[in-house]
Amino acid sequence: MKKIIIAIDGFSSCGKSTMAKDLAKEIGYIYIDSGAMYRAVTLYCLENRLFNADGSIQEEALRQQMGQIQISFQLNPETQRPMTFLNGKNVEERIRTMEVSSHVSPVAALGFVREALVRQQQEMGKEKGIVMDGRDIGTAVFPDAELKIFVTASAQIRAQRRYEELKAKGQEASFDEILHNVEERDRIDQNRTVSPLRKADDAILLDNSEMTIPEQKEWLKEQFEKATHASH
Ligand SMILES: Nc1ncnc2c1ncn2[C@@H]1O[C@H](COP(=O)(O)OP(=O)(O)OP(=O)(O)O)[C@@H](O)[C@H]1O
Ligand SMILES: Nc1ccn([C@@H]2O[C@H](COP(=O)(O)O)[C@@H](O)[C@H]2O)c(=O)n1
Repeated sequence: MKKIIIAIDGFSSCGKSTMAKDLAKEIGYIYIDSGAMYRAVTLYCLENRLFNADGSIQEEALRQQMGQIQISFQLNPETQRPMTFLNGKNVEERIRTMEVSSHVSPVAALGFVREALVRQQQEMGKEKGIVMDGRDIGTAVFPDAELKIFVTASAQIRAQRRYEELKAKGQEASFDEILHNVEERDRIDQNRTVSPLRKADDAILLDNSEMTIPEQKEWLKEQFEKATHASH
């Protein structure tokens, strides 16, 4: 069967990567978490002191160093989940911290950062057979994707899900801090000049506030089957 491109966009922490990963595994597609790439660049900035004391970014220094930032993915052989590597180091855990979450959206608003990462994402999808999740996949990275989904859920529900995830991992977390971070990232992502977060006109909207993980997985599989039938 001819392979397609599946673009899953939406608000932060709404379950995009959970559903994208599950579907990719089931249908034998590559899964790419584009947010992990923006997080890896942010971690690089934190580790290389490219944030000023007031939280602003040393843009010129980052622009010059972009060529030195190599991001790649490898499957964890035990979990079969993708792990993110930054310049050869496994940073999967570190890019998920609140410190990275609270610095990532301003980094992702920089045009030269987006240009570099979008180029790599398009290269990853050139053979199709890919599920990619993010904020601009259906609008900017793959505007011709055969299947586009836009996911949302209430901010309270999204923060609660993230809070429970961090608690289960044994990480210190405050519900209010997570809620603030989710809302703040949505605000910056929707209002930036370059590729702001928005639903593509031809994307299917999914509000999964009242859905379980198995229900949304089933729903996405149905959309995939419809899209693959339609493209033959
Ligand atoms: N329908 C659901 N019901 C309950 N919990 C869910 C549901 N979907 C996902 N989750 C949980 O919500 C949390 C956030 O999910 P996930 O990481 O997939 O979101 P995301 O949209 O990819 O987030 P981000 O934008 O930060 O990358 C995870 O702990 C996940 O297990
Ligand atoms: N295509 C994308 C993906 C992500 N971002 C930015 O990165 C942040 C982290 O992404 P998560 O999916 O891990 O939450 C996100 O808040 C965006 O600022 C992006 O701009 N474009």
